[in-house]
Amino acid sequence: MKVTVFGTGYVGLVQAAVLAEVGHDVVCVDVDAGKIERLRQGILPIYEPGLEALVRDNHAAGRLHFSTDAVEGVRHASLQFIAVGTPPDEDGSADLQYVLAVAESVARHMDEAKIVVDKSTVPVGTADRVRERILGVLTERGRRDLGIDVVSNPEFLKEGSAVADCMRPDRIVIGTASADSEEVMRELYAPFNRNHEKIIVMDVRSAELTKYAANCMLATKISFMNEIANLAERLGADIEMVRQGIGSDPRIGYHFIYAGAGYGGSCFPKDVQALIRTAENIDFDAHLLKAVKSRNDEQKTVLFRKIERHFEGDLQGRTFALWGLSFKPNTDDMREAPSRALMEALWAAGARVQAYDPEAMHEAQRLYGNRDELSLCGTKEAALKGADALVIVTEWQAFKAPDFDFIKQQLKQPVIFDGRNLFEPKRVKKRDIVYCSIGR
Ligand SMILES: NC(=O)c1ccc[n+]([C@@H]2O[C@H](COP(=O)([O-])OP(=O)(O)OC[C@H]3O[C@@H](n4cnc5c(N)ncnc54)[C@H](O)[C@@H]3O)[C@@H](O)[C@H]2O)c1
Ligand SMILES: O=c1ccn([C@@H]2O[C@H](COP(=O)(O)OP(=O)(O)O[C@H]3O[C@H](CO)[C@@H](O)[C@H](O)[C@H]3O)[C@@H](O)[C@H]2O)c(=O)[nH]1
Repeated sequence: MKVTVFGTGYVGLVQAAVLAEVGHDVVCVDVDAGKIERLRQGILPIYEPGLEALVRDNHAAGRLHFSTDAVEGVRHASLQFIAVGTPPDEDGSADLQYVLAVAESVARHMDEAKIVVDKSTVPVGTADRVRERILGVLTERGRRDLGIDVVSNPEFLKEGSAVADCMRPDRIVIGTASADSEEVMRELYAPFNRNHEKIIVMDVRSAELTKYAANCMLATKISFMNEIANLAERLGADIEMVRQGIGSDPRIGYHFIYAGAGYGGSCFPKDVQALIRTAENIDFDAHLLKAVKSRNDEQKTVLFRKIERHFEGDLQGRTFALWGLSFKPNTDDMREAPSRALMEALWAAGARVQAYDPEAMHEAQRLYGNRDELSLCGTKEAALKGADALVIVTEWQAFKAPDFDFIKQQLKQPVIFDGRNLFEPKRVKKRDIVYCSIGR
């Protein structure tokens, strides 16, 4: 089938590549000309395991095309995917300007019926707004005769495993009232729906809300565990034991109950905030979601407060080795990363940071390249040299079994602050290293 995808970010590019891989003919449109030119040369804007080969092979096979030309994109297919960003507006609600700009382009250039599929994460009611915008332009053009349907098809991929998540989705949510659109979407996703039925068809508003509900539920689990971790460390209990103790109940489960330095990334913080805003707009006080957010805002300061306490408030002129800059492993994304809140707090207190991350060094350079208080180091070992302590913020595999004796040798003081509970406390303490982790 022919498909056009607007937006070549984490969602658009991965979805387009995966659709091309199963044989669909996909055109990707982006307003960022540099990105499109690099994609044509096989240079990817993001790091995502497996994506480079998928893009290169499908581009070479002629199933995946890149363009800045909206006209070409609109003409290419009757299925038009919107996968552009929906960043937080000043008041925290989702900014729909990019989504509506795509709607406008489709309406300006269409000359046959279209199904517009909203894959971006958007507030309930957005499909109606997209439809209204398109109908407005069609009216101006005197083309109200052209058929239009707006489908909601939220994306649930996780960064770091985006290709695998799209290749083997655990569900495909389709929001539509149109039997024809449903059939087209079923045909599109049939290659991903062979093992068992994964397609869940519902009304558009429920589909839009499903996306926010999923992210808010996951964020709630994390904030809940962080709250219990705070209690555990004040009560002399160990959150890791508590986690195992509750995870063994299948009604709770082991997933997404790791306490840590707080959740980051481009989705949870913005989507929890956006749903709080949606609630406010209809005069509903979303107490629980507000608590989830404020627990997380506080959790992002926990590592800094532990460091401050250990050094009795004297951080001026000290140097900290920092392992992990990305908001989670297997990505170079630093949006809302707990590492950023920590570095900024350390700098404000007069400290320096020597940081290492397996993938996010370019991103850190882009964000903080002008800061003298930051040295970006080529290896995790180099980051340790002469530092007052080691701080671990991201749970990369490469950090999980370090040479503790080497760490001790390199640091001025044998202290590790671990925001992801990577080690068994007694193993670290056995080496006479002070070990401060979360909730233990
Ligand atoms: N990143 C994730 O893990 C993830 C997962 C599920 C859902 N989502 C949601 O999907 C949406 C996209 O997220 P993302 O992380 O891929 O965003 P992104 O910022 O990585 O990419 C968005 C892309 O859209 C392009 N764009 C903007 N306006 C455009 C236009 N008018 N025409 C064509 N291209 C345009 C931008 O140049 C950019 O390349 C968001 O709503 C997000 O919440 C993201
Ligand atoms: O037990 C846990 C699990 C995760 N995290 C943190 O939570 C954040 C988000 O992690 P994750 O959900 O794995 O990353 P995302 O790529 O942001 O994916 C989320 O956001 C996407 C965008 O909406 C959705 O599509 C995904 O389903 C949803 O998991 C990261 O900072 C993690 O360190 C924890 O602190 N404890």
